[in-house]
Amino acid sequence: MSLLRLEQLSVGYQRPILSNLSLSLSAGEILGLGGSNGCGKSTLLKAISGEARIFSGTIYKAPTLNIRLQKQHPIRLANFPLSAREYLALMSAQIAHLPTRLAQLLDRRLDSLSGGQFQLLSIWACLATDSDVVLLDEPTNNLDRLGITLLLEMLNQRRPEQGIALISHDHEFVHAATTRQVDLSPFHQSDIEAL
Ligand SMILES: Nc1ncnc2c1ncn2[C@@H]1O[C@H](COP(=O)(O)OP(=O)(O)OP(=O)(O)O)[C@@H](O)[C@H]1O
Repeated sequence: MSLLRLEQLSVGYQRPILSNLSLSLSAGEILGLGGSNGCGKSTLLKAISGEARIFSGTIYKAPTLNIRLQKQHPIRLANFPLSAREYLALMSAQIAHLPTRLAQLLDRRLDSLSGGQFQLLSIWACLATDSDVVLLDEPTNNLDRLGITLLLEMLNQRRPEQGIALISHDHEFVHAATTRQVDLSPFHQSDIEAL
């Protein structure tokens, strides 16, 4: 079942960054979005989640579709007395099957976690919800090998109705994590800006 269908989509900011892109995301799949630096991978995720501009084309999705976006650099409030447990509750994420490595952190303050610990926790906060679509921008940021193994386990625990699209420059991870890959470089609007 297709959760999202993009048809002839052109997206960007003041001007289009990606043009004439058509693709779909189905339940159960993990789609890897690749392409050169600056070609518009993050912009596409932002457009799907409503943060970048759609110039033309259509995003077909159910009106009730629940989309979660994990940004490339998720914001974490410093000096704010919020525990990991409270953060997951605020994000409506369940803690029933939380991996042990994360369960140990539940009563720690969010601002005392390492970058990798916070990265895994915030990805869990996207996945372990009633979200239909999860968009992950560079989910391996800050993760060591053990962290990447845990991330792969978390992705494999996804609900069968969920569809995931992710961006990563870690080819080994992309190969292990995704069920399909799409190169966005050919849809970049200007060859001058892509590196
Ligand atoms: N908020 C913004 N306003 C205007 N232009 C932006 C904005 N954010 C990004 N851009 C530009 O859009 C282009 C695509 O950026 P984007 O972050 O989508 O690329 P990317 O493919 O994800 O790159 P990378 O692989 O380096 O993370 C770049 O030229 C970038 O400078």
